[in-house]
Amino acid sequence: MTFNTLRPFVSKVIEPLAEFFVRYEVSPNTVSIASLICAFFAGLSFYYSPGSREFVLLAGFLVIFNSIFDALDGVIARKANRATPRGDFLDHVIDRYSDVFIICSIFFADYVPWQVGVAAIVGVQLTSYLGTQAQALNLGRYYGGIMGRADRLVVVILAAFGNFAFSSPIAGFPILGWAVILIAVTSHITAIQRILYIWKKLD
Ligand SMILES: O=P(O)(O)OC[C@H](O)CO
Repeated sequence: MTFNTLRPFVSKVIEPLAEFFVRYEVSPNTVSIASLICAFFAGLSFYYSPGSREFVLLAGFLVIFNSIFDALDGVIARKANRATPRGDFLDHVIDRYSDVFIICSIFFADYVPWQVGVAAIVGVQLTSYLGTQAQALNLGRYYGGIMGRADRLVVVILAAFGNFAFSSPIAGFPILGWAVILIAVTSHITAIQRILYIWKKLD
């Protein structure tokens, strides 16, 4: 169910945007930092959203911008011939902090018990760690599994808009709480899928 299959469609939107940034000589690192700023403010918006419903909508849009900038930085770097190991490293570090801002703010805001939130953020970080661990073992960067970063961003965006439209709990939790529960379960499944992939490849 990975949203990576949507990449060809996404690149149709990203390519012209990237051309625009390249034309104005915006550096890929600036775009990476813009994605981090969006994630930080998305986190703040989620955190304050229980007191003011509009914040959840704002958070949803900020996560969309985080995703767009995250998709753009690599494309800009390639198009402008500015791809560097440092830029790639910065991109991954920023993605990890962005995940922390977005996921932690939702459970800090009590959409779901903190224990579930901790399970989710651990699963998310483990998933990404195993992707880079595959690379460290010379197997290439691995993005497989049912809940990679693109998937969880789509889940969070849909849940933010769903929660804005319908904020009452459903079977004990608001929609955003259910999103974190879903991510908690599926990110650990993804981590196991990646462990098995690496294990088999090392045979
Ligand atoms: O390994 P994932 O699926 O968490 O994705 C990682 C990002 O796309 C790159 O930092």
